[in-house]
Amino acid sequence: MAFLELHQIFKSYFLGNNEFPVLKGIDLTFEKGEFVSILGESGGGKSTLMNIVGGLDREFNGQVKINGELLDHRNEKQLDEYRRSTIGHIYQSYNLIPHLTVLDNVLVSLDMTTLSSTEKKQRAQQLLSKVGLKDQIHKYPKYLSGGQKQRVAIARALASDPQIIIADEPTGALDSKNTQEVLELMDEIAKDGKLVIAVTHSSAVANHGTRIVHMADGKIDRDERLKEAYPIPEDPTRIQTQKLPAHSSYEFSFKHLMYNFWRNSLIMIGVAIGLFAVMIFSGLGNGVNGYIKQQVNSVSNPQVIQVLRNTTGRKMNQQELMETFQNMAGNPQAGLISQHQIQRLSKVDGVKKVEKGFTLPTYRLAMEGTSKVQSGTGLSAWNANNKADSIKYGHRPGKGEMVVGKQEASQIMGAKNYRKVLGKKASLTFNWIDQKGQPVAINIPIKVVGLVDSSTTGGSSVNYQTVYDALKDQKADTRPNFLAVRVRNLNQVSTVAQKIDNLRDNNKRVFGTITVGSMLKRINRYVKLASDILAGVAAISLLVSALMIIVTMYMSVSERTKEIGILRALGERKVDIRRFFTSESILIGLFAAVLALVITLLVTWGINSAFYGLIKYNIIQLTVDNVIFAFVAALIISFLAALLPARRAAKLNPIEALAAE
Ligand SMILES: Nc1ncnc2c1ncn2[C@@H]1O[C@H](COP(=O)(O)OP(=O)(O)OP(=O)(O)O)[C@@H](O)[C@H]1O
Repeated sequence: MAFLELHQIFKSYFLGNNEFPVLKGIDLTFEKGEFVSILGESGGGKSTLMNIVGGLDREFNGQVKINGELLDHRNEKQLDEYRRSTIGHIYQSYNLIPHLTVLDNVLVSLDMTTLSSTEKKQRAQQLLSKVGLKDQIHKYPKYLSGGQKQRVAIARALASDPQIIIADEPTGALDSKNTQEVLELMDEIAKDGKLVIAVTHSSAVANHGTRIVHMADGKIDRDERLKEAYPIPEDPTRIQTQKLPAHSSYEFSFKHLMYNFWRNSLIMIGVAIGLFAVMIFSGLGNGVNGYIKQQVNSVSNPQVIQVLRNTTGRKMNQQELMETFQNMAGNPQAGLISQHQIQRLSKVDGVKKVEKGFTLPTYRLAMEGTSKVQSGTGLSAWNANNKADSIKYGHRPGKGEMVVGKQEASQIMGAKNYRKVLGKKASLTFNWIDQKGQPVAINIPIKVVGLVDSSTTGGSSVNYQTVYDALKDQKADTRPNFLAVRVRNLNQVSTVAQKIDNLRDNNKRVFGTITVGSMLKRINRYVKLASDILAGVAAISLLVSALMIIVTMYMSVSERTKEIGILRALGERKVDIRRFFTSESILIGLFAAVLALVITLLVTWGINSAFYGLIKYNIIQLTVDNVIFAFVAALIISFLAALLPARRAAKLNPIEALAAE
């Protein structure tokens, strides 16, 4: 039984329906220790035969047997395994992988063995020393001469200790000195007990071997033994091969990524910009929401519900209520609240205290000692909802006192002297109604005791009791038109507000409520809308990034077609090839995400420090969720973007891929 047997090998190529037979029944047997040269006219089918022997071609008729065992050439997995463990290839054009060093080129084959990583490295170094390249192991192939490249290729072909070495015109591109050296190396391989099959046109090569097989018209027409096959030495322990481990794929992709660092870094920057936009906009959205909440909470008490008369009887939305509140300045009587209604309200579960209040209509403030008269709207009684910290200068209004907004103070005293309004006396006048609904002018002597930062509050406030007493003295209706309801527990606020909203008289709702929460909800809806739109813009840029990755990966597949062929010939599976591309893309996504995070942190720091002085708040608030989202998005996008190109790479026919320029 011969080591390698070919029985009745037939192979045709088809162009449309036309059949072109190339191999017309080849029968050959080979033994270990032989150095066989295949000669024949150009186009005679030598390479076609070698592709069959080398496990690259699955479309033929006939049998290939190794050690008497039939090779199932329809079974892709078995062929992958056969190429990995049994075949080593040497090509005319060397076919080294350009982005790997000499050492790594040899290690690519060793990656599919069960040796430890130190053993792999040792073996690669040993083989490279044997072919005389000890000092070149860290060079890239482009810096080697033709002869040196071919010697690296020989070292790689021997790396996983295959029993058959197929050499297709191994000296075709070499000068006579290098040809001689390569032939001697091949001779040694045969002496080591391997089967060397060399396709050649050169009689020098052919005469160097132990046997010449000549092909003509798709058949063997001469089989000449020049000398005895070399004796097979005691078989040393064979190296075991295995499928390429996943981590080797990742390392390989990483090396390719680094080799093309500048090109890849441009893509990374592109993707990073998209991710940066996503993160910074989300952070800004959080910050603006937080800032508004802080601002609203600093002037309004979140545990207080503002209650107004529901003038429509039906459920009023927040917008309508705010409008009612603002209209109250023109017609305060419309919203007067009776004692009976207040009592009903006090009985609502969770209500701790009901404080009466007034929102005054248009008023006039005549400053004592000057002819200055200030008109305004929206003056209300100081109540539980007002926070003491909103007063920037002075104190909250006691009896006969009021606080004014900074803006109003500037109008009265001039922008530079607004603080001088403190301590000034004035006469406050406005129109109200009496018990019979007739208009009555109210006049209250008042002293300004505080200044409120009006950019963050409704503005001026007056002491409740003072207004009440004045209304009573001047025989006006003393019913309040506004209530501040303090709730027992902060977390009950919205339930209590709902209950108040639901109080009815003759099936008509009596009250409308405004809470800090509901106000914030409304504002935050707009902020969210704005930040969603920005995030949408960012998502578009991410989409562009994904397209960029797809295009680059497709280009990469075209550029690396030959490399894919080389790797398949070494025994790598389709899944390994696919993994190279997806993992490279994922690495790009991951690096882009890290880069985006660094940029985002820097920009966040810059913007926050720039604005902190102004608003005393970090306006960009990046959360861990935002960062996780960006990373997950980067990984998913880069993985999806690589899927199609990776699939295409994996599907390439290894023979055609090897033939690519
Ligand atoms: N994929 C293919 N499709 C169609 N025809 C092909 C294909 N590959 C090879 N052929 C044809 O098959 C024949 C044998 O080609 P092959 O490359 O095996 O010859 P060869 O003996 O190795 O030639 P050379 O010595 O010039 O390398 C040629 O006529 C070639 O044109």
